[in-house]
Amino acid sequence: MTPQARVQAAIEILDEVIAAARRQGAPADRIITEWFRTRRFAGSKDRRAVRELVYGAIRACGPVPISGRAAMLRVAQGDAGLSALFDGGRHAPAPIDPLEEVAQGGVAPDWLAQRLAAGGVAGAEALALLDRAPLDVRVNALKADRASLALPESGEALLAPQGLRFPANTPVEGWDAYAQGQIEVQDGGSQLVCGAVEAQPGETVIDLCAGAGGKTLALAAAMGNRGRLIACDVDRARLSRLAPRAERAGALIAETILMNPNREVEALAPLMGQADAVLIDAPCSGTGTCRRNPEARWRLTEVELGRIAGIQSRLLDLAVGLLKPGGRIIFVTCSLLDEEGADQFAAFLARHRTMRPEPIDMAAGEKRGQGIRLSPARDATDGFFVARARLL
Ligand SMILES: C[S@@+](CC[C@H](N)C(=O)[O-])C[C@H]1O[C@@H](n2cnc3c(N)ncnc32)[C@H](O)[C@@H]1O
Repeated sequence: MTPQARVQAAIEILDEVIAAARRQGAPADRIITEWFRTRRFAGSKDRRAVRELVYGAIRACGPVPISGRAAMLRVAQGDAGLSALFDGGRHAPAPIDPLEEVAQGGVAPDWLAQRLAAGGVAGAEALALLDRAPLDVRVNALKADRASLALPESGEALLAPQGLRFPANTPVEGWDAYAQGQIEVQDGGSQLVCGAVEAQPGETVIDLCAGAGGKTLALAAAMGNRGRLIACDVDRARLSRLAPRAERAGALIAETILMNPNREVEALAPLMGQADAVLIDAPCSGTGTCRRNPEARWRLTEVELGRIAGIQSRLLDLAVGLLKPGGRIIFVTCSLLDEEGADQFAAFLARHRTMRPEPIDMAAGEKRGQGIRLSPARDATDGFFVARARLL
């Protein structure tokens, strides 16, 4: 593909990404993969270049752009080399009309940028949400140790005890250590919040929103494969991805429970009053993981945010019933919004006078309300809120 054709391809893909963001359709990653599946003429260099162009444009536009072309023009405004490719040639985008609309820049749609700013995420903190994330792995303590594991490349040791950082796109999933379950891909911040569970061998730990089990596997390692570890979710497809991962990681104690949304209590009934710890890695806006899914900020609406916050408070209330006396709840969101963090947790504590907040000993982050917030700018991790409370 010529450089011009790559820009035109990125514009077409962006049109699809924008349409999908408006109707809660497929994520950008899947749209890009699908686009190339039907265009076999594109080589790996083309794919990489087009991908860079698409993500560059997504990052550059705060609100949802009117079109892929308007989004690409936003990037071209500050890049003479890119604007020169709009030359109207074969497979190239049409020449730029000085009067045509250019998409608005910024960190997020205006309403969301304002909410973030109200929670102290502005300026450099907000811009860091749009950086490219590095690639972090967790050495699986069930099979290896960071200090002695030999890998094809030496990573940077993270604050998380088994964490290593590599440049984005390092092909770790092709490494023997990955195939053997000695390493897992997991953001350093995610590793730190797993540490806040302080899961111990022999305990009963419930991972209430386990998804594909990223945190479940870290908990199994912390528990040394001793005790009960129950991974729950309402999403069958995600939860079904846990079993093969657990097998590779040697996480023998992981059990799964698939729940019906709004009827979680039925599936969890046998576990009521049994748990030493319940991790709620709740569904959230994902504002803390914009580095990885920058178009997620185009999808979020105030109505959707309210709906998700409602699920979070329902899951917090539900988790109290699962605890044995002295048991703990660890509430986590990958969000930097207070309504999904400090304010959500404060409201929970106000509803449940039997739950006592307790400090978390964490190597990074900043106190926010009764919890800790990790941020891409300050901590070089994904953004997270984490808080812990114990049943009296
Ligand atoms: C942030 S993700 C979890 C990520 C996962 N813990 C990990 O570390 O990879 C939130 C999860 O909450 C799940 N979820 C949504 N509604 C839920 C509900 N009512 N009960 C339990 N899980 C729910 C979603 O399916 C999603 O997998």
